[in-house]
Amino acid sequence: MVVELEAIHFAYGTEPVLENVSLVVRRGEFLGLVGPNGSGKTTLLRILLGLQAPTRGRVRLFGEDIAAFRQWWRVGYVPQRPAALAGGFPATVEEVVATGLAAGGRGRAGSGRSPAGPPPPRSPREALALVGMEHLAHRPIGRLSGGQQQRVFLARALVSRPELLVLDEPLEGVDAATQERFYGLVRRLREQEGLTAIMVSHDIGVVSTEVSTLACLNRRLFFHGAPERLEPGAMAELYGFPVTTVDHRH
Ligand SMILES: Nc1ncnc2c1ncn2[C@@H]1O[C@H](COP(=O)(O)OP(=O)(O)OP(=O)(O)O)[C@@H](O)[C@H]1O
Repeated sequence: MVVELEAIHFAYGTEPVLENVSLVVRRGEFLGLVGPNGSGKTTLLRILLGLQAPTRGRVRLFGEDIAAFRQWWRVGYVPQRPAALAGGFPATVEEVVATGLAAGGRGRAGSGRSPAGPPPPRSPREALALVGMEHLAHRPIGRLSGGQQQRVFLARALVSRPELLVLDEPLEGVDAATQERFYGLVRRLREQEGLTAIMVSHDIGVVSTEVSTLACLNRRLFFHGAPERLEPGAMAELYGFPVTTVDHRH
């Protein structure tokens, strides 16, 4: 089991944000996390990454309690709108991607204790090639478009060869061809490396054709299962208006 969330509750002050959310993600799974604005999606990702502690409940990563987990190289994270942080930043694309290696090093320090150490990392160039951005390696990150910056941050998350990729709306403002390329890359990494991916998205139609599992959140978990098992009425209940999910490929 890659991720295990057990009866997670979370509140900011007295405002409940997550109520009794239990969810498991298995190796090789591609989980799409959907729900209206403010439904707790980012909070749930932050809790499963140990960036925020739940008020109640239990989180395990790769079978280990999150408090004891140290192999952070196994996890790649692309936060929501990372591009907003890049404006005017003088580092080049390649330098930004290389900082993903430093993030992996966080886990590397403790990994000596574990029998299975980290695999050799990808070079920043290799990671950039995966997202089709190697030709811009020397460009200052602040001089890229928003969509291009998103792709650079995806490359940054891929350098440590993560086994779990956690993506918070990685396709916001990204054109259709690049979205197709992104889904192709995730498909390939799942097939070749057994990658597990969790992705927050607002594009329910597209996401339900691509993911293996869908989780619909609005403070509580309304649905969790294969996208084709989702009844159209369930989404209307979640969002308060009719939502169409298009032809399912799986
Ligand atoms: N730092 C914070 N302090 C107080 N309340 C917060 C904070 N961050 C988020 N919230 C509140 O927690 C709730 C859940 O926020 P969260 O960002 O998890 O939602 P989301 O589903 O990711 O939303 P979106 O789709 O808009 O990105 C919202 O009501 C939000 O206003």
